[in-house]
Amino acid sequence: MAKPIPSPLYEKIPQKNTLHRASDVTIFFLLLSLLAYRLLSLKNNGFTWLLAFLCESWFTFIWILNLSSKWNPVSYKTYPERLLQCYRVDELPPVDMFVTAADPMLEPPIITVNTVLSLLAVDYPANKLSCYVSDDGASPLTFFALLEASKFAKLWVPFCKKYCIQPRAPFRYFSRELLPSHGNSMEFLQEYRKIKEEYEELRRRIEDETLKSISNELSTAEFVAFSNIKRGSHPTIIKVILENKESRSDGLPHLVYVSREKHPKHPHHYKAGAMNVLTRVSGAMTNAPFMLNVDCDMYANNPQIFHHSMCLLLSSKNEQDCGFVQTPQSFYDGLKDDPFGNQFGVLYKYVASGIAGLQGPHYSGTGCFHRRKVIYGLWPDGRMEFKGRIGKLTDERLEKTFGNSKEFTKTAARILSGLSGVSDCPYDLSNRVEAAHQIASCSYEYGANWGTKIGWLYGTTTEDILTGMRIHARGWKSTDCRPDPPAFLGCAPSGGPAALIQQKRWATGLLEVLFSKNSPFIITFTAKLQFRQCLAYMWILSWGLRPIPELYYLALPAYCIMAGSHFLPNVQDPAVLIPISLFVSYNFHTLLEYWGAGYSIRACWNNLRMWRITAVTAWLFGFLSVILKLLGLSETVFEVTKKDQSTTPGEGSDKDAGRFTFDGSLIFVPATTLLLVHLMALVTALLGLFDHVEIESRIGEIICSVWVVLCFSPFLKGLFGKGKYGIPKSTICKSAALAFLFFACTITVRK
Ligand SMILES: O=c1ccn([C@@H]2O[C@H](COP(=O)(O)OP(=O)(O)O[C@H]3O[C@H](CO)[C@@H](O)[C@H](O)[C@H]3O)[C@@H](O)[C@H]2O)c(=O)[nH]1
Ligand SMILES: [Mn+2]
Repeated sequence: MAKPIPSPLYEKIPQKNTLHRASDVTIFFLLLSLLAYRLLSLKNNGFTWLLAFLCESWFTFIWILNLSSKWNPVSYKTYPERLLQCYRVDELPPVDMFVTAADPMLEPPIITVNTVLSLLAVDYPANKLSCYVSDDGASPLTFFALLEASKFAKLWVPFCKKYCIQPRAPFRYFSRELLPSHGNSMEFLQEYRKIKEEYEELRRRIEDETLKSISNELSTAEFVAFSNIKRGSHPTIIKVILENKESRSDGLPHLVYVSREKHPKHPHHYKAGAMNVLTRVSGAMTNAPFMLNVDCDMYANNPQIFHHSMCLLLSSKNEQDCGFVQTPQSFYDGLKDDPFGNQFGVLYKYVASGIAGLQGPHYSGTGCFHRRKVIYGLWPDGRMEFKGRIGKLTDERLEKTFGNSKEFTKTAARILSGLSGVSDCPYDLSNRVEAAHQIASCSYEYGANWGTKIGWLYGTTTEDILTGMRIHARGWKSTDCRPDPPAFLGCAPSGGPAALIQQKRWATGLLEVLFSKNSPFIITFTAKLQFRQCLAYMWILSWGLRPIPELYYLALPAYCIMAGSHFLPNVQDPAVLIPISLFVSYNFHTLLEYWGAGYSIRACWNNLRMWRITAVTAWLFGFLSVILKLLGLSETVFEVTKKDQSTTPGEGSDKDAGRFTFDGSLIFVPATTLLLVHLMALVTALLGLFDHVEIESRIGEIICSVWVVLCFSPFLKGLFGKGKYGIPKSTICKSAALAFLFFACTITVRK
């Protein structure tokens, strides 16, 4: 038994934020004043006034969500050194680790290999860990890479532990200058050089010789399963790559490769489907009570992360306070000044810390420790998501819920009744492969509750948000864990197309949740989602709706200039001070936030600008794809984000790395059109075409229009850029046609 806990394993520390609250509230009141002013003067003004009022009402609504989410920030401090005073090493609970990979072209196997190696080498007893890699690409390349990596792991893991090195993803470790630590003893240096060479050899084998060696190896016994298969149609492949047969704590964790069965007639539900298969396969094989899941590019950067999260999972007096532990998504090799606005440092510092003070952080799909029983649908009070309570689960009920594998339902029953592990320990993993095959088949879930009530939930491309929200809806809380150094680091998409495709998928998935029966407002009434947590979910789900008001509002200044109308008070009217102070204080507030999070002014500007660009490109397309889905015209798909392979030092510092890139996708059309419309408006204003009023009377609109052009400056550069840095001619033609149409319509209105 664990010893009594002498001092707490973690502390929850409220953070002071008086200044931020004051500035948030000031902006809120300015927004209200603006709305009041618009309402009072609605009669004397036309349609543009009403449109501005509607958009600003929406922005105020978003501000309320933002305000509520950020109001009570907390942080958690964990004390891993105390954990080992309370638990003997052999008392620490087992953890099953999941890595998902889908496409060896977009996700180079060397990246997955590094993630796996970093997990195998964490500071935690190896006999308590099992690593399961799901390969939705059914690629012999990925399997080959893992096989090679397992050989290298036999050198790498002992080396990491002997010299306490970090980070434990070799590509990161070897890309650093060798620090003069460990006294740089001869012994260390010799080992260092040898292992570095071995890693280089591994990388070469995986990157260069892959195709050649694979085709030779396909005939060997290990690879037979991969010959003549198609990616979207193949039987299950499960291979135990490493097995810690003697259950040695200083050995290597189990490593299992899983490629679930695919058939064109069976929906596979993308990542959520893969996670459910991993959950079942690991249930049948090792059945750890805790599960960690990471994306294939998210390596464990802090080898102590398991200790940190156990401080939270094991010590909560009340388990309900910690249904899962989420670490922030952070990224390696972040480009200088965050040109694509996707490092999210500021969101984590303010919004996520605030949500941590409510019911707890959203589940963000990676870097998260789950309790297996929570994933199996347990409520904190012992009820189940399906009819029944634990203790009264009949075999028939279990089969209806978890599917008809006796081996699996037995292990699920153990987990639900608080026992852990598989019953007949020590066990032989290879013996369990047969049962695992059955539960990884594509027809296994028919008639069971996977994806609807238990496991990772289906019906959205942001399965993380939906799954986490259903957990909160059962009354569980979640905890935020931010050790130093950061727990996991991944790779943020760079370039225009990859960054926007990711955002499009998010917007799509978030709207799918918003428009489903799991909409947060519904489950606040029908289940235990707390009201302010519901607002925090609305804050993120609203991303998908934002393009509509944003697009109108961004187009308004240009429309007003061309149509000779107004959406801002006249400069002589004292009320003009309201929008001016709003504009100034909002930008100043944002600047303070970025500055407080350690970002530069340039990064702040890049983010402000990228939010506008994302809204009218990616989010707009996300919105459209959900409309098409609701009309029954098309299905939404999970498009995998391309991961850059900067596995050799220095690649990230390319001077063009931060430049916006384009391709022929339609996603670039709306933003290009918007830019052209503004350029036209500014030209008409400057030349005084069709206009007999002085320029001063619409100076507000002109300034706004210039601001929009500045926000879309990557597109302005793109008009003249070459190659991938230029907007393709066809996109420019389509946009120009739309811009002229807009122009023609405005002119007609004017007449
Ligand atoms: O059919 C699929 C598609 C994707 N994946 C995996 O899902 C993960 C996330 O995919 P990625 O393309 O990297 O998407 P991101 O936008 O970077 O992912 C973020 O957003 C997703 C939801 O949209 C979450 O699932 C992720 O955890 C979160 O990091 C990767 O490991 C993929 O290999 C699969 O296993 N099967
Ligand atoms: Mn990713």
